[in-house]
Amino acid sequence: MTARQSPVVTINPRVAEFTTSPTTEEVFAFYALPTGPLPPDRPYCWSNTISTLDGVTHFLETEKSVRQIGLQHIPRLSKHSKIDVRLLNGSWATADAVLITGQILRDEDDVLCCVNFEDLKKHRLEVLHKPTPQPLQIILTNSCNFDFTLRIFGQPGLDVLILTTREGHDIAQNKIANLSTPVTSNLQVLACESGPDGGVDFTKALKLLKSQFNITYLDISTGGTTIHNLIDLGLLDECRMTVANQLAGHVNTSSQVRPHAHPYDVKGLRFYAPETAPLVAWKGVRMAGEHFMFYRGVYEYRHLGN
Ligand SMILES: NC(=O)c1ccc[n+]([C@@H]2O[C@H](COP(=O)([O-])OP(=O)(O)OC[C@H]3O[C@@H](n4cnc5c(N)ncnc54)[C@H](O)[C@@H]3O)[C@@H](O)[C@H]2O)c1
Ligand SMILES: Nc1nc(=O)c(N)c(NC[C@H](O)[C@H](O)[C@H](O)COP(=O)(O)O)[nH]1
Repeated sequence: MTARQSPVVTINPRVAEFTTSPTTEEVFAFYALPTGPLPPDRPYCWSNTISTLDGVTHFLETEKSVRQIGLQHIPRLSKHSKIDVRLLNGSWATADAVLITGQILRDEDDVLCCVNFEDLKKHRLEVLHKPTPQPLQIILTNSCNFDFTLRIFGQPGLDVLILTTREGHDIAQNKIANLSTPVTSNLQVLACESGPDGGVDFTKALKLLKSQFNITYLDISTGGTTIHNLIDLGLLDECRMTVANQLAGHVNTSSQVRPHAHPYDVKGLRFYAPETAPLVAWKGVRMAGEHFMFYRGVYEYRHLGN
């Protein structure tokens, strides 16, 4: 029996530095879509994370966004934090959908995963031939415990999908029916089967996203919990990681544990043996100034028994 061929990621050049804002060509050279056969029954999935050098993904202080992780509050580094934002938009421009979570809506109240650069949007529509100017915004949630007046729900023309369990679907419908300010984004709620932990069954949900919503490329802009759940199931193809060189520490000023790109204290996550630990092969690296590194790698799974 021959092994199934995998998608191939080739970045040209493999190693480089951005000394000025990356051109359209430089952005899409770094985020070139894979060639070769894609997974037949689910989207091709990459994670998209910015973290401190010590892996923290949100300070959880007063600011309800991750802009301080991206060093956006430090004027002398603004040139390089703008490169981070441009690359982030470039990654979203190549995606059919972007997945975030209910937890993100609770911790980043103005989150919106939309492409805000005209050249990147043009490339999305005219070169990649995507049917919509913006990727579908998918919110993964159990409880639907967030405010339906948040920015993401007030964007006329933007497609938003709540991906939830049957129970979550009923909660969402009930909340939507009782809103005093109606949602103006194009909102749908999809009820999926639950997995053993009671949450959305990822394998089935990804199949639905491909078959019913035509999602070929999915950007997973979630926190580490969801990313590692997907790794455990072997469903994540790529790791896209921006490291902004600062050290945050494990907890915030109220001793609350900060979210981490690689959480080790989340119930249900797997531990690996040296023989089966997933590997990541870096396919491309970029630097911007002395504080930003951008990595793109592919997962090599060894725990799936194939
Ligand atoms: N820096 C970054 O790049 C970045 C990216 C994303 C999130 N964040 C931050 O990270 C934090 C969130 O990270 P995290 O690791 O706690 O979690 P996460 O983003 O993976 O979200 C966990 C939540 O997702 C939902 N969820 C997960 N699996 C589910 C399933 N199977 N079915 C239904 N719902 C499910 C639930 O609401 C759960 O509470 C937030 O503070 C956010 O602002 C940072
Ligand atoms: N800076 C940054 N680099 C990343 O690699 C990444 N994944 C995020 N993710 C955070 C979050 O998704 C975005 O910061 C907001 O969605 C942007 O929203 P604004 O354009 O600022 O309104 N942020």
